[in-house]
Amino acid sequence: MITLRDIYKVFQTKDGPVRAVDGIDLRINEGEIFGVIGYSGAGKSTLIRMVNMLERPTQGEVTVAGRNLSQLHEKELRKARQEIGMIFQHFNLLWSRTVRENIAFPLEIAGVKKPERDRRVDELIKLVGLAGREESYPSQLSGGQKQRVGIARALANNPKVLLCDEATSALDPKTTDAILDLLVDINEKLGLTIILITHEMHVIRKICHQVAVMEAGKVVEQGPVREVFRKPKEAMTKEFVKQITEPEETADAISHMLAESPEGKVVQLTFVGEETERPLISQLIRQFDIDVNIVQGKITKIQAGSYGTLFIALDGKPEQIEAAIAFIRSKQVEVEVISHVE
Ligand SMILES: Nc1ncnc2c1ncn2[C@@H]1O[C@H](COP(=O)(O)OP(=O)(O)OP(=O)(O)O)[C@@H](O)[C@H]1O
Repeated sequence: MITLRDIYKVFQTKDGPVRAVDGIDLRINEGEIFGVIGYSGAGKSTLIRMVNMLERPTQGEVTVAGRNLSQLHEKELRKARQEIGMIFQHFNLLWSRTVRENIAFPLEIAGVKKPERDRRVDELIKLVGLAGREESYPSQLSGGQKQRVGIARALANNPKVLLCDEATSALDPKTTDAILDLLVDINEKLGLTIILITHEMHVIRKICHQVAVMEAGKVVEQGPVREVFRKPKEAMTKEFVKQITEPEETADAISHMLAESPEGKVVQLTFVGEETERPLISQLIRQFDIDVNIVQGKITKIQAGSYGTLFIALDGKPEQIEAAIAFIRSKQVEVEVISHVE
């Protein structure tokens, strides 16, 4: 559906060239929710803005629905962009227009006649859950409602792709969840392909099928969310996964355990899907002559099922501990022995 091939973007600044995107290849399948995560300055905005050519790549090709956008002239590009909707962190609404008029705006530009425009706007208002607020102005809406207007406006011309540029970063956690639910809903109802950029792993966890991790203009790791959560390879990815698995108190509790029992071991177990439902710990205690202390545990929902992490401290004879760890590994659970806390 979308391919980015060998994409570079170099900005010339008075301090010299800035390589915002430094050689990226990505393939995004139709109907997928594809997340790009990275810290500020990683190049995420620049990357997503190249998908609709708001930013032209210095080098490389962008293909959307079989059309190579890098070769199009302004006029053809304007037409191609109707297939790609976009929403923004700060909504970018027209403040002097009502909700209805904001949503109708892209339809006016596309030359859609008034009766058809009205019908379409009614449909969109229903889809995003804004019934009753049609005549309000953006200043009279909450952040979540403003983003609903942004989403309705982005969908007005029936795009195949929706780009979300930090679309929930200005919202509180509850409103963020409601907007993410809406994105999943339209992804499923309309078969829309969604690319989103974010610095919050929670957003990736909740709705994405695939994730790419960006650092200094490059994609350092990518794959299905489930796999990346199960086995993050790069340090940057591990840091992001930690955002949702490990509250700060865990580090203290682990340090304490390590200090208390130098012979024992603290291990982090990672479960995905059905594995989260098996009674692993009770089997462990029954089969091995060890003590098991639970330090911290959490099960969360991801797009593709459940994902759980559990920190446990094992105490006993070294050979019993080793055997217990081998037993856990044989159950398809990821095991990491923690020897120090960062
Ligand atoms: N128009 C521009 N001119 C010069 N440099 C730019 C321009 N746009 C972005 N950059 C630089 O490119 C790099 C990547 O920026 P970008 O905004 O894509 O990152 P980001 O991951 O989206 O971060 P943020 O979330 O803070 O926007 C940064 O070093 C930034 O300063």
